[in-house]
This record gives sequence, C-alpha cells and structure tokens, in this order.
Amino acid sequence: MRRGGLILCGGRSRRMGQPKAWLDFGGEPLLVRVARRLATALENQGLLVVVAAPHQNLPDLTADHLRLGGMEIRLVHDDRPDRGPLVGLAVGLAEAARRGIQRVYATSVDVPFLAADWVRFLFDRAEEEGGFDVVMPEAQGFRHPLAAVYCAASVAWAAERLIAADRMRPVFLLDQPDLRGRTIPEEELRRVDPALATLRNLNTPEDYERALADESAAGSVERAALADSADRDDSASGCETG
Ligand SMILES: Nc1nc2c(ncn2[C@@H]2O[C@H](COP(=O)(O)OP(=O)(O)OP(=O)(O)O)[C@@H](O)[C@H]2O)c(=O)[nH]1
Repeated sequence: MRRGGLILCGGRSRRMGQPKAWLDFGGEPLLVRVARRLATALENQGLLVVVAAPHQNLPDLTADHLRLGGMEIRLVHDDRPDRGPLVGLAVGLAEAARRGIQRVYATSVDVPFLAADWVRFLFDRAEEEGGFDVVMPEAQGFRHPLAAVYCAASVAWAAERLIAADRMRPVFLLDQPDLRGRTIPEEELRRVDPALATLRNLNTPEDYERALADESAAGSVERAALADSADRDDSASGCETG
C-alpha cells in the first residue's frame, strides 16, 4: 500500500500574526521541520503533498534540499481560497489519489512535535479489519481531523460533497455514510505518544514561545544525558585498563 503525507499550510495565521510555515524552529522553518518529521514516519518514501493558499510564499521544499531520499514532494494550491482547511484537504487528497497514493496522514503545519510513531500507528489502525476511510484521534474532549489518516480517493469525494453543501468542518468526514470511519481513543494514543505532543499546535505567539522553551529544555536534558553517559564510558574504560 502506498502511503502519503499531507500538510496544510494555507490559512491566515491571524492569531500568530505572522505566517506559521516560516516560524523558525531549531534553525529551520516550521514547515520544513514538520515535512521532515512526516517524511521520517513514511520512511522517506511515497508522496508528500503541501497545500498552500494561492500565491503563498513558502520555504524551499525540494526533496534534494531536505534530503528526503526517494520521497516526492508536490506543492498544490487551494482552488477556493479562504474557505478553510476542508478545501485544503479536498485538494490535497485528490492530488494524492491522482498519484496513486491510497492513504494519507493529514496534518496542519503548526505541530513542531509531530511524532513518527503516532503517524505509523494511525496508518496501522486504518489498515485493520478490511480497511477504514477515516481514522481520527479523539483526545482531550475533541476529535482531531488535522492529525488523522484518510483514504485519498473516497475522502476527496466526500470532502467535495461537504463543501458543496457548505458544511465546512473537516470533522464531518467522520459521519459520512459512504465512508468507513473510526475514532481512536486517548488511552490508545497515549501508548504511542504519552504527552500527546503531536496534537500540540501553535496558534499564538505565546504558544510559539512556550514550545521553543520546551524544545530548548528537552535539548539541554538530552545533552546532559549524553555528557553523563560519556563520563560513565570514560570511567568504565578506566576500570578495565586498571
Ligand atoms: N490549504 C489551506 N490550509 C488552511 C486553510 N485554513 C487553515 N489552514 C491550515 O489548517 C491548519 C489549521 O489552521 P488554523 O490554525 O485553524 O487557522 P490559521 O489560519 O492557521 O490561523 P488563524 O488565522 O489564527 O485561525 C493550519 O496548518 C493552516 O495553515 C485554508 O483555507 N487552506
């Protein structure tokens, strides 16, 4: 089965006050970080579709530049601007289906802690029991359509139908009679992503600052652990030679 990834990065970033795709995170734009993490979950194979607003200026996303191995990256644009993420999903899923991708993990661009295990877990759940069209996490009292796995062809159609009916909430995809949908409960999600870090999205400058601080604290802990284990290695070799 061919798997793909879909990153939505249109939208207005009104609360953030600057385009989220370009936010610097660990020395690279947030879109690049999220693309890299999603590509890791897909083992750098298949297709990554980025759906932008018309004329949106984005960081360089060529696969060579990102060193994403055999992964293909396609940039497409909303054909109905400013109508929200359901349009981005419809356009991106249709593109994936045209390119022979069966299922897609769809994410927003503002999730710096997206976990590869979460993505793989949802694909696995989608492939159970004859296959599901929609696999959507349900956690912290909400359903999360922008952290979910979709069957590209069937859900692209259903999204168009919802748009035509002016039912613009992606969560409605779960209730379509011709789609096989399932939600994944929080306790199962926490087994692969204990803090639900994948769901941590950045909407405001405060969210961004807190995320940067947490990333930097996590980096310090990691560096301290590495230094500690290097010290222990030194002392161990000291014993051996003594
Ligand atoms: N392609 C596309 N993506 C969208 C659209 N609207 C929102 N998104 C993306 O969907 C995700 C969630 O968007 P929101 O945080 O709800 O909206 P936003 O426009 O980013 O921010 P606000 O203006 O503050 O609401 C983000 O990754 C957005 O980039 C859209 O019309 N088209």
